[in-house]
Amino acid sequence: MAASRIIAHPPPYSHRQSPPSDAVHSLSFTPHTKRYPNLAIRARLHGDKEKKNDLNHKPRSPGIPNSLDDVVSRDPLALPRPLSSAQLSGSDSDTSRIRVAYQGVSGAYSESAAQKAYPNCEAVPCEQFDTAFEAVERWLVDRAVLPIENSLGGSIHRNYDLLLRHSLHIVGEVKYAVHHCLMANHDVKLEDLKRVLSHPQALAQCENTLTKLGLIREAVDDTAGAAKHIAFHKLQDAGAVASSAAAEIYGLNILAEDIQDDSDNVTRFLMLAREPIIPGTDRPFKTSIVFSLEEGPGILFKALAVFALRQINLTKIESRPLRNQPLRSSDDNGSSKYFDYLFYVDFEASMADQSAQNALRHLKEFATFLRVLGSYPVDTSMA
Ligand SMILES: O=C(O)C(=O)C[C@]1(C(=O)O)C=C[C@@H](O)C=C1
Repeated sequence: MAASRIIAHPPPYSHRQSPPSDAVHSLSFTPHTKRYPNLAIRARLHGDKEKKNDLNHKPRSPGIPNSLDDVVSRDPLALPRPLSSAQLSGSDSDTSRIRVAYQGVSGAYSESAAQKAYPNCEAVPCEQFDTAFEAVERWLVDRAVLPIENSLGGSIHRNYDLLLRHSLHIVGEVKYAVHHCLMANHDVKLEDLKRVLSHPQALAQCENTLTKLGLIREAVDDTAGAAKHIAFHKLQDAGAVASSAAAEIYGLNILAEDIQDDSDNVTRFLMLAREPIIPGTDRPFKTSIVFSLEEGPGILFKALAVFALRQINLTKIESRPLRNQPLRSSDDNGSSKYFDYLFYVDFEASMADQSAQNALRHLKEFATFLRVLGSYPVDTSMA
């Protein structure tokens, strides 16, 4: 029988709740207009009085100014800069507002999703998805809100891989309706455009419109970053696919609205934390797991049957290559090759339900690896 390895939820409120003494648990944004004349606000890790002044200023959210005048003559650099891996150090002690990491720059859909998930939070921009994971793990922020799938573009594979590589827990989900705009600098017309910049997911979601317009697609890290780039470099032949909020922040003109292939374009984001939440039964819950299986006929069928037998509905299944086990030969003469896979499954039950516990106990009997990524309330806001 296959060896079974289970990584269960650590108990809620474990010793890990207190930050280690050398840990950093916040990140803030401080005006530095004197030292950096071009950078009115600059992301920086610190623990001093400047922070208080900054908070008293009460911006709408970091990077989103109170008024357009605050955008320092629409200088796109006058906004918080995303946290990079190299900046993951420093110290600060203010925990008055929940800090939520997202990938991208101000005006990204992920920032809006973070605000929807945690109203009044301090949304903290991060350059990459990995940085957001690391920022939570290293107590720089309290949570991360990251996209996992889109109704038109499909899964965001990178985040599936990172969920396994990191030890964070899924504590919630939030669905966000994405309305894409095509935008450019003010003197640029639709017929002047030769290329369009955006996040690959956003470009994929607008495939039909962009094909009709005959525009060359250029992939960048996030939608708002594309808008910022176009504004900063005053590009005359390029547009960006981004949110109307990004157009406003970076002073761009909207040439076309709602350009996604389907008006119902929803991205599902995961809310991630260092500790799991206690699963409940008082409202609809969902559980996300990842497992791997031995090779063999009908083995995936058998794995999925543990849920079907107990009337547990699956809402998502995703397979990803098991990277540390490269391509190998399936038989002695090496005539055929196969890959090992990880299976990510979301099912509609709480880990507090006996049937969910039984299903996982059953799966554990033959899975070579099983980890519960989180058991969390279903976002029914867009059901
Ligand atoms: O680029 C952004 O604005 C993001 O928030 C990222 C992202 C994604 O990764 O899917 C989020 C929502 C949209 O589906 C398009 C892009």
